[in-house]
Amino acid sequence: MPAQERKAIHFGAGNIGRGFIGPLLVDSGYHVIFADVNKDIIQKLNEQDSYEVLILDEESEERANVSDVSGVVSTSDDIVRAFADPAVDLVTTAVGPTVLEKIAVTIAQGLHARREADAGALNIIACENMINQTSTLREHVFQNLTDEDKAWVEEHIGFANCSVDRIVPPFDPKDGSTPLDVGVEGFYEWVVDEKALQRTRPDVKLKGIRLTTDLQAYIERKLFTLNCGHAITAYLGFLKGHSTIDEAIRDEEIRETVRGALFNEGGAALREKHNFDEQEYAQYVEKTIARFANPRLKDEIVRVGREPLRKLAKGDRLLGPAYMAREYKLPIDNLAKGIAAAFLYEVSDDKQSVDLQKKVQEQGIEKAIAEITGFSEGNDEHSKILDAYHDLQKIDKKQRSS
Ligand SMILES: NC(=O)c1ccc[n+]([C@@H]2O[C@H](COP(=O)([O-])OP(=O)(O)OC[C@H]3O[C@@H](n4cnc5c(N)ncnc54)[C@H](O)[C@@H]3O)[C@@H](O)[C@H]2O)c1
Ligand SMILES: O=P(O)(O)OC[C@@H](O)[C@@H](O)[C@H](O)[C@H](O)CO
Repeated sequence: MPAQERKAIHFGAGNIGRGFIGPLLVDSGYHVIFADVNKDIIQKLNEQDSYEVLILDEESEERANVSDVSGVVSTSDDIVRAFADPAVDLVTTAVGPTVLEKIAVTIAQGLHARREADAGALNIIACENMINQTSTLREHVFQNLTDEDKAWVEEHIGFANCSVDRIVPPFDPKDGSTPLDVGVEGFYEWVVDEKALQRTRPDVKLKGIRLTTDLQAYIERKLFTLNCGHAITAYLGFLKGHSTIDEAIRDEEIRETVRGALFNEGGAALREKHNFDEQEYAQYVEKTIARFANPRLKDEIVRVGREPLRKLAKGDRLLGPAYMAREYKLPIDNLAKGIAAAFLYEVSDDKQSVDLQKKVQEQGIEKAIAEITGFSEGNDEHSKILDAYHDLQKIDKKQRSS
């Protein structure tokens, strides 16, 4: 490794880490240190010189070799030492929103070590599917810092929110592949809040990154369109017995529900709020649906539907657009169907699905909808979701008995 090389620490050597953020950082001249709890992945990252990223677009045989990476176990002292290295000037994460609280403890220890070593400023960007994910991480980090560390971190560390978009499904290694190889779609978009970076290192110029002063528009467009449509496809697809997203989106009924939710409901609200051009937004929706239909991704419904309680949180991909649509007095019928389908998502090895089903059983569906969505029993939005739930229950029963 050249002595002057810039280094980045990336938490989470999973799909998006190895398939998106890691390769972009390497392309931009960074040596990437992956930090993960999974010791096998870390061992392989240190044993192998490189791994491959395969572009899974129709008619694409493209593949990229990713080298100049290494790994540390995120629970070992190595990660704290890495933070104290002045060559490290960027920390990114892709571990899942629910894990941010855990890695915040390690990041706080790392920042303390960095302050003691006088190793200078750095930026932190959490690349999780969530609005204000890096601000959330910052709050958790601050809960683990002393007052002196807090003052130093305020001055030296930039915490920038972002929007991150590339579909990276779990990869099924074929002959000749290694467990580190990963398959991704060609499309990607990474948009970062420029204002939050300026305080520390203005030189975050990465290939493939877009800096913006209007992140809210990008993140809401992405989460309330792509992730909203993805979730509805997964939950309705699950009920109709599909196992992959491309299969589910080819089902006309599901596709039209998704298109209606995205274009006429949440999307119409987004256009009102952010002044998006109607034609450009329509193209964005169609491109999104075409991305779901990519048969080479074979993205599993259980990956996209994972953690339904997180996806049903207020401000997330389902209720976020529903509330926004109501604010602009727009319909929510298709969104209500997607939300209702989430309440029927029953996957035994998904803890949040099990907890959700338990809540529905214990409280009854009426109360569960009211508590989770915040729409009171008897009001219009609540009734729409409840009616859709009862309609979908019939499909579900039919599908199960067939
Ligand atoms: N896969 C996608 O299409 C995609 C696209 C955009 C954004 N995202 C977001 O990226 C994040 C990661 O998603 P993914 O699909 O890569 O998941 P993944 O499960 O493939 O990867 C997560 C990685 O985090 C590691 N991890 C878990 N707990 C950890 C801890 N305490 N410390 C360090 N590492 C830990 C896991 O071992 C795993 O390697 C999520 O927030 C997701 O919403 C995913
Ligand atoms: O990662 P989640 O669980 O928040 O959402 C599942 C998918 O919708 C998501 O991972 C998409 O593939 C991704 O957001 C595409 O950019």
